[in-house]
Amino acid sequence: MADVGVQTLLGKVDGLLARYRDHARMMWAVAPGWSTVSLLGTLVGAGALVLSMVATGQLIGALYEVLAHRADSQRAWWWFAAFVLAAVLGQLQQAVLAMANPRIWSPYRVMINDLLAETGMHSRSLAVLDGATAGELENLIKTSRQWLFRFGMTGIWQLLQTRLVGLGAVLVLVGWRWWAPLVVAAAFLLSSRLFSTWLDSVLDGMWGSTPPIERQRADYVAKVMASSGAAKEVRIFGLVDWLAERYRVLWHVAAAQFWHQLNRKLAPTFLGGLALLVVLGGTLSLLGWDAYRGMVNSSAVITYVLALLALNAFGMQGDQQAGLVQVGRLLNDLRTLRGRLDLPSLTPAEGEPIRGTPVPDAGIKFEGVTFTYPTRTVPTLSGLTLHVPAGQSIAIVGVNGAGKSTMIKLLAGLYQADSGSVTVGGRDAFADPALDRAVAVIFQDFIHYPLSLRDNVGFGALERRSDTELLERAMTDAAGRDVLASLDHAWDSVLSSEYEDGTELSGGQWQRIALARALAAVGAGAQILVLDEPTAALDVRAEAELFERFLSVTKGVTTVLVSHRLATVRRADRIVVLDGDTGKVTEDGTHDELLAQGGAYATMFRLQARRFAQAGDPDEGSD
Ligand SMILES: Nc1ncnc2c1ncn2[C@@H]1O[C@H](COP(=O)(O)OP(=O)(O)OP(=O)(O)O)[C@@H](O)[C@H]1O
Repeated sequence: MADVGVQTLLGKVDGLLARYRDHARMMWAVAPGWSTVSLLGTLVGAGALVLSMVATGQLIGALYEVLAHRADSQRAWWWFAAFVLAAVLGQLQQAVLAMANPRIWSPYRVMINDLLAETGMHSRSLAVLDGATAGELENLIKTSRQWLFRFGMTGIWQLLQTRLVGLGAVLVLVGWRWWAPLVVAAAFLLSSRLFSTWLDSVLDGMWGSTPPIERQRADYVAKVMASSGAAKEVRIFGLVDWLAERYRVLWHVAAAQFWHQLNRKLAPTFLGGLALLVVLGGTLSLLGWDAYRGMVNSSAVITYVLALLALNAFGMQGDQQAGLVQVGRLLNDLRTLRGRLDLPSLTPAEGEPIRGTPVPDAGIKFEGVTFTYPTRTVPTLSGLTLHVPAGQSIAIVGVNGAGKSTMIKLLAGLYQADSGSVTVGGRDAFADPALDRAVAVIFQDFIHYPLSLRDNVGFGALERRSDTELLERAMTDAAGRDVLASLDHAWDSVLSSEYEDGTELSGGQWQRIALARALAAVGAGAQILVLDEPTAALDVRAEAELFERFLSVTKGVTTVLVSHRLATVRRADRIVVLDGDTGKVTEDGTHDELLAQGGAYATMFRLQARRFAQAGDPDEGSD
């Protein structure tokens, strides 16, 4: 039994120390020099404070002796010099820490950011981000941006100094009664421990890995209320009051749970505080009694009182402690998450980035592919087989949810098929990193980066972002020259109205930029171009023209187009129809062949053509 108790205690101590260990390792990894300077400064600072404690008592005692004409002033001068020295050293140490702190927390934050990015992106499969992991990661990112975390990164020095001063105070008090500092320190420690346990549950409740669902929903509602993206709908549908009320309700439910939990755990903290008061009061009374009986002189009484109060160093340390707890929690959660994902605990994984190499034949083969999203039970694709020879342009059509985008994600190596194979030029599309950058895809929900036009287009060819000629060609081929011409700062224009001097673009203009991004990738060597409905915001004629142009500028490139606009896809060399239930190819041929077959494609095409004809667009109505 005793063994089990000792084991549990050791386990707890180890857990507690692990927090500091991780944190210390991290500091030394990112800023070894400044961490050493801070440590030395902290040791000097702690020594200075202990010296100042002793010097204060001795100086007052010596002055008292001088005034009572019982001694000359020499001793008082010595203690005065010691007091001044301690004050100067203390100031110096503050200056050193002020200089070192930003030089530690700044690279520390960068390192945390690297680790978080790697945790989310290390896997070739996006499946990692489909389940609960995405939420955990988002939580960690949020925590790492908080003030408390930033404060905790360097708060350790202040805390260490305080604790060292406490140790100094223990040594000073041993000269009076050896057990007294131990009892008082233990009382402070106990109350501190109870406080940090309570604090842990506060932080867990507020920012833990699984905050109450109402809290998550309240956060989401708050975000919708304040985001410029949602402002249009919120305004038009008059959602403001409803959202505000929803937030109030959700927040109250979440807060009620939270406070209930906190109040329950608050009692031990109060009891700990009470015990501390009794112990400290008793010890001070004993010191008074000893002084009254003449067992300690006046200098010693003052020094001991200061030392007893300095034992507070073992007690709760408010923000510093909270900050450190927060840092420890984040590192611990990050370590656990990375462990689960088979990543090295708190150091970025080694490994050279693998550069994609061109494939001799960029033909695509889906061979009996079955795929189920990790969060679903029913397969989205089951038994899909499709061969696309290099250089062919193919269009994929099918009802909503048939699995067109899923197919593209498999082709781009973002997910791994459950069975069957997806290959590009005979290489595994998921497993072969040499294929990276061989496939350029623009999805329907492509990103509007709130960055410069150069970045927005250049992200298609990262290493050649400064190659203006390449980017201009891509812009021209994407019919985006007028967008470029309309921007005040040309390639340096920031494409977001949320920035001063930034510009917001229309949906159609954004789509041209996304297309230019894909074309920049092709210009830089991508051999397969996939457009997953990125042109839906263009009018039918513009989309058809653009696709036509695409086919001519991407000659020799294997091109895959996903679109619901059949007037556009008819220009492709070949069209395949995916079945809505299984994601299998049900029709395959040229536009004319499929029309002649009279199947689902022919029906859809005639339906759309009739609608266009009714709308007075004879061009689109003709087949
Ligand atoms: N990340 C995901 N996790 C779980 N299910 C998903 C995910 N992405 C898509 N699905 C589901 O997979 C099915 C196929 O989706 P997919 O986006 O591939 O269809 P699509 O043919 O491109 O549809 P649309 O024409 O509407 O764009 C849908 O039922 C969709 O809900």
